[in-house]
Amino acid sequence: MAYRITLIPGDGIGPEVVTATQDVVSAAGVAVDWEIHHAGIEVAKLTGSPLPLPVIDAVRKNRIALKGPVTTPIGGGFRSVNVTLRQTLDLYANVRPIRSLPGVDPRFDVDMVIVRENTEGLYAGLELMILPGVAQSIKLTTERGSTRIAEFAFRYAKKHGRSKVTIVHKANIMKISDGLALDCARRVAVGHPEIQLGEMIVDAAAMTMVRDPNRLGVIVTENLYGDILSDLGAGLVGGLGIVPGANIGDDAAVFEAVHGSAPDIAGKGYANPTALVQSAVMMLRHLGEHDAGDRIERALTTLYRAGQVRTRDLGGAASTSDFTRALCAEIERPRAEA
Ligand SMILES: NC(=O)c1ccc[n+]([C@@H]2O[C@H](COP(=O)([O-])OP(=O)(O)OC[C@H]3O[C@@H](n4cnc5c(N)ncnc54)[C@H](O)[C@@H]3O)[C@@H](O)[C@H]2O)c1
Ligand SMILES: CC(C)[C@H](C(=O)O)[C@@H](O)C(=O)O
Repeated sequence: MAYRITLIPGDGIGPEVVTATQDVVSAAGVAVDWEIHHAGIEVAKLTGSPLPLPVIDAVRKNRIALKGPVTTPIGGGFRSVNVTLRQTLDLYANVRPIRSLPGVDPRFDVDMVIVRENTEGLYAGLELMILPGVAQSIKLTTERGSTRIAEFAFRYAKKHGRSKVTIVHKANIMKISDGLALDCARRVAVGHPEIQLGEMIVDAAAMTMVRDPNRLGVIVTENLYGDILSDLGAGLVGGLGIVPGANIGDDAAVFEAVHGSAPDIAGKGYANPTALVQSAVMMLRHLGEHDAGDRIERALTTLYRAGQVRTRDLGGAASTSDFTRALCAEIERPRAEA
């Protein structure tokens, strides 16, 4: 029976990498009935909302979605579709594995994970101009939010055979808000004595990610630090075309790449679909489709190791569709040869 999965193509390069990813999932032999819903600026022009209720309802109903990036206006305009979706559906854990692919940027050999709190912090949307010329953003940190994200990170580490969790914070300066998050994470750590515990201030964590990333294991951190560190991580492993992500809650999960809509290359046909393909691998494993996930991952590794088919972000000349065709052929090869 086919899985029913909500598909949000997004905008910019979104539809390009989404189509590629659908092809890859199909090449891996997983039947999906994609329920397509649109969100973003074009939808706002038509309906008055960039994230109409039927989109949220569809994710709630199917409990699983694959999402392309959605452009967020800067300094004004509508509230981010991404943040609204994460908060409305309480997708509190944003999981971003940062892993090197063979032959891509040999300066680093990275295998670490960022678990980012996805609903609170400075993303709470509590901003105001308190006086002309004086703006205030409130960082919201709760005991509940800090405890559940730490619990998620420790359980994730155990489930994925990772031996260390590092709590990343700035409790030397934000003594109350980050102090609360740190206390909660320390309390959670006591219940997981088999996992080694690390603590690091966020600026030092940024430096450590560049010098010795694997030392950090699984980072657990608040929303904005996780946002910034995951792009830093992408920089270590070849760029935003590579790194996948999952937004996970108790009732639904939305899988999307770390990257945005990349307006500078949108419509040109050479976006790298690897990040969304790897997000789909996370999605397939979430669904229990481990064989299909493993086959896609093995094919990606083979393709990258061979090094002949690379998109432009990685110095190659392959278009999105060249890359996707080669990846699908590699996924299907073992079956054809068997
Ligand atoms: N999850 C999301 O929907 C999401 C995530 C991040 C940013 N955004 C939004 O996307 C818009 C553009 O943001 P930005 O330009 O800061 O970041 P971006 O990630 O879109 O692009 C940054 C750089 O990385 C490159 N890049 C990104 N993805 C790539 C890919 N798959 N293949 C090849 N190159 C790739 C782009 O060409 C660009 O040079 C903004 O409106 C931002 O809010 C959305
Ligand atoms: C687009 C934006 C709202 C988003 C964020 O800040 O969380 C993005 O940077 C991300 O990391 O998914």
